[in-house]
Amino acid sequence: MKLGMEITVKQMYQIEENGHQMGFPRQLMMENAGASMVKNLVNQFGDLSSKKVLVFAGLGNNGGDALVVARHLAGHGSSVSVVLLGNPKDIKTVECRTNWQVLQKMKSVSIKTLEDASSMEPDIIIDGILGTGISGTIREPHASAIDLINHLSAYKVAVDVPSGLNPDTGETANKFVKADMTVTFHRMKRGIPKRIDLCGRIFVEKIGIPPEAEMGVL
Ligand SMILES: NC(=O)C1=CN([C@@H]2O[C@H](COP(=O)(O)OP(=O)(O)OC[C@H]3O[C@@H](n4cnc5c(N)ncnc54)[C@H](O)[C@@H]3O)[C@@H](O)[C@H]2O)[C@@H](O)CC1
Ligand SMILES: [K+]
Repeated sequence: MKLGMEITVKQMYQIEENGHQMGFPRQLMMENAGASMVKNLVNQFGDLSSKKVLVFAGLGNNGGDALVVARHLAGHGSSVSVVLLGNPKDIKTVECRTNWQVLQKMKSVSIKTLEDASSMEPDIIIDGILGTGISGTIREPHASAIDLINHLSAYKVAVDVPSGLNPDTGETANKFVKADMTVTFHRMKRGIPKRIDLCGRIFVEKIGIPPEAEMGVL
């Protein structure tokens, strides 16, 4: 067990796949990721029941994590709004879709358009737009969502990595989120410590992946 080692995105996907093959499903990795983020928010803010939270979710598993956070925050009594950055039918993964379907049944979480969000005044923003699956120039509506996050004054929390930051190199795309806190999962990705100016307070959270999933990878 190589403690404290920083890993690459490629290694993360290999570890994730090994864990999944061992029978620890991605869905549970996602649930643990979202729950660990909320634990850090409770540590940061104490009582979350008076907080207005605006969640931005992409259509991949970074977005899926953010949808888990939305559900948990509703349980804490926060006033939660979710902006999905695309049409639900275009959601890319079963893990993200599963969490979207649960939110559809929850009156305690309100679904907003990017338009609605531009006139909101949240206390906390969750950036679940892009994670390790980022590639190339940021397309719409993700680019406008990143601009809006940077424009709004709230406490900004990045899921796994600030959207627009390359987790391997620390390079930024044409648009990138400047976060106050970043909660990254399983292990530190190499590019994150290079940009603490964009990540803010960084927390690395284990999400239950068996250490044996790293064999042959690290
Ligand atoms: N690897 C792991 O073990 C785990 C990963 N999890 C989460 O999964 C994330 C990775 O999920 P994915 O692989 O689905 O990838 P992402 O969710 O990071 O991104 C993929 C989505 O972003 C879009 N996208 C990519 N580049 C874009 C661009 N330039 N402009 C606009 N859209 C763009 C893709 O079309 C796709 O919809 C991680 O960052 C983490 O948050 C967690 O669920 C926990 C487990
Ligand atoms: K993110």
